[in-house]
Amino acid sequence: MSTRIAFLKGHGTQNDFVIVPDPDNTVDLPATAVAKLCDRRAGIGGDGLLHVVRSAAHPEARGMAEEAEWFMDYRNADGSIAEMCGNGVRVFARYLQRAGHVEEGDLAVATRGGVKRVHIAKADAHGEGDVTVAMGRATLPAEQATVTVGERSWPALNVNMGNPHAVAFVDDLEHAGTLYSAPPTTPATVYPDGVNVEFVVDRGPGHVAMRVHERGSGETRSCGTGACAVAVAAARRDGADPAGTGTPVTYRVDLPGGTLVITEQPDGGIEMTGPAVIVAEGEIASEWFENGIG
Ligand SMILES: N[C@@H](CCC[C@H](N)C(=O)O)C(=O)O
Repeated sequence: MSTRIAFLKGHGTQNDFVIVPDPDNTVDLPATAVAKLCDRRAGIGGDGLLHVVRSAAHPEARGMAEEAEWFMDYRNADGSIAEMCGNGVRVFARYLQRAGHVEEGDLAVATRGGVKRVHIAKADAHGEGDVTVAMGRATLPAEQATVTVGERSWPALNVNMGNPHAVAFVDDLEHAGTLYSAPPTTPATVYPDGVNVEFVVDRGPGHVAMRVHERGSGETRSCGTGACAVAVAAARRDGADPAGTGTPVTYRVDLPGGTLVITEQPDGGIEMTGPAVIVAEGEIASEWFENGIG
């Protein structure tokens, strides 16, 4: 018998996702299936996949079920698993709202990086509203790396937002090159599980622009955790210390796909605000899905 698998397509600042609603965790999604769905020519296409599962139904999220009903089982485009996806959480929340599982306002989402508090703003006259996520605190591991593109190298700040980031301040975003492949970071021991690499330029006070090469997805048009890492790196470089002054520090981060606003609170908590859009929904043909790569 042919079963159909429901999917949606969404994006947050053009970081795009295939969304697979699966409350009871019955859809088998090995890495090969995820890569097939995220393929932009032979599949639906996306930088990643959001598997929407009730926390109680997923072995990795059962412990969070009392705090957060829904678990974002996030996968990169190559099928690999990542701890956290900032744009993904906003799109995940938008999906839950659109599907009637939650209302505008506050909710909690379970992720591999812990429970995230999310606020869905009231929609404006055009039916649009931003989503804000309390992303937690950044950690800055002591070991630093160097990022290289062609003849150029930069020291990179090691920032962990649940997932690893190497943030390099450059003179020109063009210096990042094509980003068709991951820019090498050395020594290799700093990021044993791979890394997301951000290239950053200044645009003005409290305002930066970036490009990113994401682990498991390649160059994307936005990365929420990357924007948070960049804001933290810029604040440290600029000597802005919310903990010391008791004043929140905000950076506007421009990405190829849009703008995110990142605020670091005096307690170290980082808040990310940006759009989240559902663009399509449909059904996956089960013959295609089940018949291997093709
Ligand atoms: N695009 C995401 C980050 C997704 C995970 C990343 N590729 C990794 O492997 O850590 C975001 O918006 O944060």
